[in-house]
Amino acid sequence: MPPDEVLVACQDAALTFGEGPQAVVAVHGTTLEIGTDDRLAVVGPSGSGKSSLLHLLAGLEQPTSGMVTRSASLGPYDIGLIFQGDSLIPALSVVENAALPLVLAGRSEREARQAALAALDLVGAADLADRLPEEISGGQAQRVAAARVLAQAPRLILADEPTGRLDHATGAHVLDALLAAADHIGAALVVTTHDPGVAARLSVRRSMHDGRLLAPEEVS
Ligand SMILES: Nc1ncnc2c1ncn2[C@@H]1O[C@H](COP(=O)(O)OP(=O)(O)OP(=O)(O)O)[C@@H](O)[C@H]1O
Repeated sequence: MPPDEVLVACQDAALTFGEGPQAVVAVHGTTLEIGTDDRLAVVGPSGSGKSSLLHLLAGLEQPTSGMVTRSASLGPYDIGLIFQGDSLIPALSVVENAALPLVLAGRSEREARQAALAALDLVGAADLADRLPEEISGGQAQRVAAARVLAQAPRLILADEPTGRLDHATGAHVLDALLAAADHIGAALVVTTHDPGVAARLSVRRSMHDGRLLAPEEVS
């Protein structure tokens, strides 16, 4: 695999919700490539279109105009999504939560558990493996949500406000864990955030305002 393969490309991709006078342009025509080594922060205020852009990249939404293309080499489990306020299943332990997508994908429970434990270790949450979600903090829950995605060893991680509900120090720890884990498994990482301090930890930062993704140098 070439080191600089483009995993997802947007060509003038736009996303509009609704029609006529009620229409909301969540994303104006956006051209963007995400390569295998990319570490991109999309930073902007609430309602600026960050989640919508992430949904386009993930294929959860189809562009209303323009195109979003994904590399043919990307398999069904190669995109890992961490949603806003990602919630864990209360009745399952931390390790069972982290292993669940692999079990659902047909891996043996033993194999899934091993991968989940390795992923929890990557985000510094291995010691929480046997706790229930109600027995861990919000920051720890975000780490577990990250581990659940990392256990799949995706090639592209799309994280929507992974630090949104956390205080600054906890958010920084979660993000550091995510960056280290992305390095470890060799995944590209796109993070949306409203916090410029969080964005500053990623190598490329692009601002989003009113559905428009600004060029990297336009970050203030
Ligand atoms: N399913 C939907 N139907 C209609 N409008 C929507 C829908 N999803 C988003 N929007 C609108 O699109 C715009 C962009 O929303 P989006 O959620 O992408 O912003 P955001 O930057 O991620 O905000 P936040 O940080 O609050 O999550 C907003 O005006 C929002 O109200």
